[in-house]
Amino acid sequence: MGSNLEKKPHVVCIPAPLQGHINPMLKLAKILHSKGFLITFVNTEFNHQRLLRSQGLEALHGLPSFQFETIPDGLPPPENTNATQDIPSLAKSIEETCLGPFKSLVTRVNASYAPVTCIVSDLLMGFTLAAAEELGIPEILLWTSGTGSLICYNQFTNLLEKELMPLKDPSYLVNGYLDTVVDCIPTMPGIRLKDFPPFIRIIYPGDDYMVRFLCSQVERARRASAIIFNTFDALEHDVLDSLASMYPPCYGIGPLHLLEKNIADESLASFKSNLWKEEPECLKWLDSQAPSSVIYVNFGSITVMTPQQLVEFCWGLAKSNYSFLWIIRPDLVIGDNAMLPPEFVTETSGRGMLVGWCPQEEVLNHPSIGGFLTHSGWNSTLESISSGVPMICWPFFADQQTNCWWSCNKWGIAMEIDNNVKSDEVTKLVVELMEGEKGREIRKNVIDMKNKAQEACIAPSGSSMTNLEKVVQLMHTFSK
Ligand SMILES: O=c1ccn([C@@H]2O[C@H](COP(=O)(O)OP(=O)(O)O[C@H]3O[C@H](CO)[C@@H](O)[C@H](O)[C@H]3O)[C@@H](O)[C@H]2O)c(=O)[nH]1
Repeated sequence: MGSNLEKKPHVVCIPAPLQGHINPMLKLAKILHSKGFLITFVNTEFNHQRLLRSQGLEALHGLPSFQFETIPDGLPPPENTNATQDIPSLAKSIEETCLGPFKSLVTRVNASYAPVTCIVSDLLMGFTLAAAEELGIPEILLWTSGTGSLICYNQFTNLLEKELMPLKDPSYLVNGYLDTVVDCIPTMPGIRLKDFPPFIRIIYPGDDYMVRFLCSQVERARRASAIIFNTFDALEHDVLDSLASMYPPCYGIGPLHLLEKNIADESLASFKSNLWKEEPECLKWLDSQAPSSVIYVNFGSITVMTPQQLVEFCWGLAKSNYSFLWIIRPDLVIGDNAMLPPEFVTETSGRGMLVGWCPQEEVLNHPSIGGFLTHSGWNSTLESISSGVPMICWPFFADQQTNCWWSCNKWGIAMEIDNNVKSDEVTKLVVELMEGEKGREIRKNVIDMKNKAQEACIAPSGSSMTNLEKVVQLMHTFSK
């Protein structure tokens, strides 16, 4: 390597090996690169291969100042190589097998590329803290969700100690018990048990692996030098303040996809992170639609549904009479490939566009999009806010219930669909969102929020820009 590069501080970035985690970490890595850091970006071998298939060689060939590396995830090769891996198995395997390969990798790039001055790791990859401590390298964590969900994970032990969980038997899932308001959660008065990440709805002993995994991750996070959040102060400053008393310094430097747009250097533009091949023709179809007339439906990279739920969504959309763009991932429906009712396809032909994966940021920014039916993944929530698009939420798992609660109850930018989805309710909410009084109110709120997100990312004084500078300064102190 040229001596100029060797003098630069060198950051190793490692996301959790999931779409919704790789996206924000890659954006953060590009932003740090634009601030003068050398980057080593670490994917799992499995995702590296998927990226090569979906994006081509260009996406990962790297630059002298930005290189891609891999470690194994420890799992046997799956049957379906184009689908999200089973989350509990992945979490367990990472926890049990990745420390050794990660330490060897950092040691190798430290010697062969440039001295590593900082590790930036996903908070869910807590094993990296042990590597950082052993190698004497400071570590900063990235939390890829909203601050509220971190508070909720942090309160899991409290819920168990108060004996609000585990559930006494499966009937507690449906007998109204989950509507119990939990009044001891900082900054979240009124939150109900059903708004917590559902991992905590333990019924049988032995169901608690994810709870133990998450409790240990949030506990270990205290050992980091700082925590970066993909959020902005105007959205979540109260929770960020409350986290500051429990954790190392917390910085909201989002939305990262807006900050990424400030990067002038085009050389990183070909580095992409979509694990599925995008179908950009849907943008052309959107061009042919009237402004704010289309419902966009996308449940992210992990949500799955039953064939019956698929049918309820189909008829709900059909009966609304609105045009829709629906992204149906090949692995969205449990069991065989998604089978759409042929009558639904006939009934909606000309006003329904179905594709397998899309360039979501561009879709949400398209003027024809009038609303977003989402699973409330954090990236989707932030991308929708940044485009001023109001939402209907059908949360599936993890932080999504909490994100949905914030969107509907605190920010007033969304409406929730019952988990036991019925087509009539889908129709009612779509019509309300597109033309009703409540729809107008949440559209106004989300546009206000969009303006605040943009202000946060304006240089030099937007809150996220200021926080980014603080993180960059902190990282520079590591290399002295
Ligand atoms: O057709 C698609 C679908 C998705 N995306 C992108 O993929 C990401 C999806 O992320 P997210 O909306 O957060 O959903 P998940 O893929 O489900 O993300 C996981 O990771 C998130 C961040 O921690 C969590 O909030 C979610 O609950 C968790 O499921 C976003 O950036 C989207 O723009 C596309 O580009 N095209």
